[in-house]
Amino acid sequence: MDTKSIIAVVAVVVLILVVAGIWFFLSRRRESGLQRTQEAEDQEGSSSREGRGQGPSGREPLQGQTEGGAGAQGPSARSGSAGEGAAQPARPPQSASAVVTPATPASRLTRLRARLAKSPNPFGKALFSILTKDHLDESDWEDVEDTLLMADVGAEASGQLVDDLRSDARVTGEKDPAAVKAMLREKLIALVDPSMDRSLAADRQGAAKPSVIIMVGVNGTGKTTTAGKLARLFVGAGKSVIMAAADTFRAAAADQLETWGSKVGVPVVRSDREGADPASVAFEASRKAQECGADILIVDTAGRLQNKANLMDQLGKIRRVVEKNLPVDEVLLVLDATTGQNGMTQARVFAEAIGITGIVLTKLDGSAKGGIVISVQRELGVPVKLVGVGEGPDDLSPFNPESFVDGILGEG
Ligand SMILES: Nc1nc2c(ncn2[C@@H]2O[C@H](COP(=O)(O)OP(=O)(O)OP(=O)(O)O)[C@@H](O)[C@H]2O)c(=O)[nH]1
Repeated sequence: MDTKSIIAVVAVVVLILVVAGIWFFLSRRRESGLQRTQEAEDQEGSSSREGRGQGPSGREPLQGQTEGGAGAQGPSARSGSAGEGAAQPARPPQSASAVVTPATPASRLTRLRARLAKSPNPFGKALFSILTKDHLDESDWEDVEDTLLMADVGAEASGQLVDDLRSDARVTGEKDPAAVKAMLREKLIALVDPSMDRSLAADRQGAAKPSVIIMVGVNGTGKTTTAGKLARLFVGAGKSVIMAAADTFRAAAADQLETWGSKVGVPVVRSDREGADPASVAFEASRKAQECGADILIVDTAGRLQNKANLMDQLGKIRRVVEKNLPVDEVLLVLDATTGQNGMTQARVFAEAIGITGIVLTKLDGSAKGGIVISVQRELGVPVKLVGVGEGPDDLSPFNPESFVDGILGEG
């Protein structure tokens, strides 16, 4: 090959290399651009989901969200594993700026009425439509009683209300729907019993500090969710709160509580060991709460135990060890309103096991069985203090008989 041919071949090879180099460079740039766009979209998606107020939902951990708030005043030290109990103190919330201001009690009551009015077939509405008929015959009265029983008002209270209605001239005489509604409202409020003290011990004047609340109830009723929502209520009222993950039966339960803690800006004492002694976590938390002068300690417990004796032992032990440091002034039984009479059986077991001072009725948003408020209070002699009306952080409302009855009569 002569020199000219060699130069031509070399030139072609160099040209090919240059073109390939440019092509490679451009394609890398396009790829990294696409990746950045995807990341930006992901980030935007997750912050807009948060912006729409989707709270921690059940078992979905919301890792990596911005967190923090009032609880940052509380304990933040993290000690090592504590021997048998292996309680891992308080993972502190991260930043104080991201916790959204919680809804006020008044707006929670408005939400309660609206949610109840929108729930499927509130029994108050059904009663009203029967009672405003022109002539009520025996089958209508049977319908009234069936409506009450299906709403879990309970046999005794249903019988009493039917007798009452049958002797009320506003129902049996000339009918004015407004008068019938007013009468129904009045009788339902009386059944719900407005005279019961529904305040939380922690909110009363001269409350112990730290004030201890133990959450009990069967698994899945909403204990952990309610603990988080309740912490948020207290934080909104300017109180410092600590939570204890004494549900060590399921490792994810502690993660779930920690997620709530981050969301509402409250530190959580937990153990990283599944099956650790829950009483030891509760003890460690009560010591921490005392040490740092927190206003309130909320202890979340397990509801899934092999048998009743086991449950009694565990709850009794949690209570006893906490009481070595602090008096327990509130035990809240969390009941799922959609479980009806099963819920009542559970309620009796827990009342016997640990003694309860109040009831939190959850999932009232998805239930036509609001009558359980009446039957559970009669059965246990303790008031419904709070109700859950959704999965969001502000979907917990103080229980108010008037708002409840207005909700089930459809006045949202
Ligand atoms: N619709 C509705 N859902 C709720 C309410 N309260 C709790 N939930 C949901 O109920 C499910 C169970 O709640 P958890 O808080 O995990 O129940 P738990 O009693 O702690 O359950 P364990 O940890 O298994 O003992 C979750 O998906 C919650 O979001 C409520 O008031 N309304």
